[in-house]
Amino acid sequence: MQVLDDSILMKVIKPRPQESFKGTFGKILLVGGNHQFGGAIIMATTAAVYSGAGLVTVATDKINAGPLRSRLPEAMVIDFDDQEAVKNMVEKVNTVVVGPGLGEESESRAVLDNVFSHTQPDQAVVIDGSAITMIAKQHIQLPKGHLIFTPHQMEWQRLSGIKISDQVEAANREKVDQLGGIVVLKKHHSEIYTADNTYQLPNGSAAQAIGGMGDTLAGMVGGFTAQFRTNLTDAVLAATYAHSAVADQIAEDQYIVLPHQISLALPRFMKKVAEQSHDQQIGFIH
Ligand SMILES: NC(=O)C1=CN([C@@H]2O[C@H](COP(=O)(O)OP(=O)(O)OC[C@H]3O[C@@H](n4cnc5c(N)ncnc54)[C@H](O)[C@@H]3O)[C@@H](O)[C@H]2O)[C@@H](O)CC1
Ligand SMILES: Nc1ncnc2c1ncn2[C@@H]1O[C@H](COP(=O)(O)OP(=O)(O)O)[C@@H](O)[C@H]1O
Ligand SMILES: [Mg+2]
Repeated sequence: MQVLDDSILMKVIKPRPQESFKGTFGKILLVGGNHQFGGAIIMATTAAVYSGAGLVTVATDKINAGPLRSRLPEAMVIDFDDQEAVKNMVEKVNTVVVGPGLGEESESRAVLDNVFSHTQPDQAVVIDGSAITMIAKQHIQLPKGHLIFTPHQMEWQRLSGIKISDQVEAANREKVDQLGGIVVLKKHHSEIYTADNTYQLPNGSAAQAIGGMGDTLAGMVGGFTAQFRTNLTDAVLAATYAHSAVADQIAEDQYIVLPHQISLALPRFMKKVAEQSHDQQIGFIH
């Protein structure tokens, strides 16, 4: 298992080209947030917007539309029960994130089925939270696309059949290879299983153990994959590393880190990384 370090950030986060517009930085659709878990999709969407995705759309329960628009006017909102609107948007974007706060009701299942039947082979599809649980419990076929699963240990137990106490690298690897795609197994020092390697986070802390922290990660993975499209695996690794690196900075003087604080800190964090990456490129040594 290879321990990640901050070189993954500089590899991925570069100064933005000036000859550009919002479309240059990717389109993303996030799907989730039922009547009970609106906060989850708001946090995921906040992370996608603040990590720099060019155009961000959310498909969610009608009840979340007002709160979402008033907290995050940058995001466009559609009703997740409007099958035609969701289909059209799924087909248009670089990345789909599905699952944060989606729930496991029949309505949630119908939304998931609609999304899964319209993803495209060249898209990144981030599968989180309730979407993972529904796939596991309701035996749903996986969609087309470059799949990125972001389970916590219990979601991974449901999906892989491996008990939390038995989730060692060799057992996990076998299941990841069967599944296809990237698996970010979230825990203290999360593990990232890619096609050819396994990585571990050296950073992150218990200050992050708070509801919404994983929803925020899903939004960041979405934002990074939509925007940094040269190498999908590196984009996932950089998002996961950055999520905990930002949390560690905030935790220097806070007992806990609120998920949305990570999102708010991202633009400054990414600016610093991009400057270092530029200095390194032109051979400037600090
Ligand atoms: N504000 C909101 O709207 C929130 C909504 N959420 C959404 O709620 C839905 C259900 O997700 P939950 O994860 O809460 O519920 P789950 O039932 O999927 O998982 C929680 C269960 O897993 C166990 N568990 C074991 N190891 C764990 C680990 N390493 N991390 C987390 N749990 C572990 C817990 O003890 C608990 O029994 C998801 O769609 C999620 O996105 C949550 O993100 C919490 C915040
Ligand atoms: N003790 C811990 N140390 C490091 N990271 C943690 C710790 N507890 C939780 N996290 C991180 O917080 C996130 C929790 O994800 P998840 O359980 O899906 O949250 P939610 O669904 O509530 O948003 C993961 O990224 C996980 O690695
Ligand atoms: Mg979660």
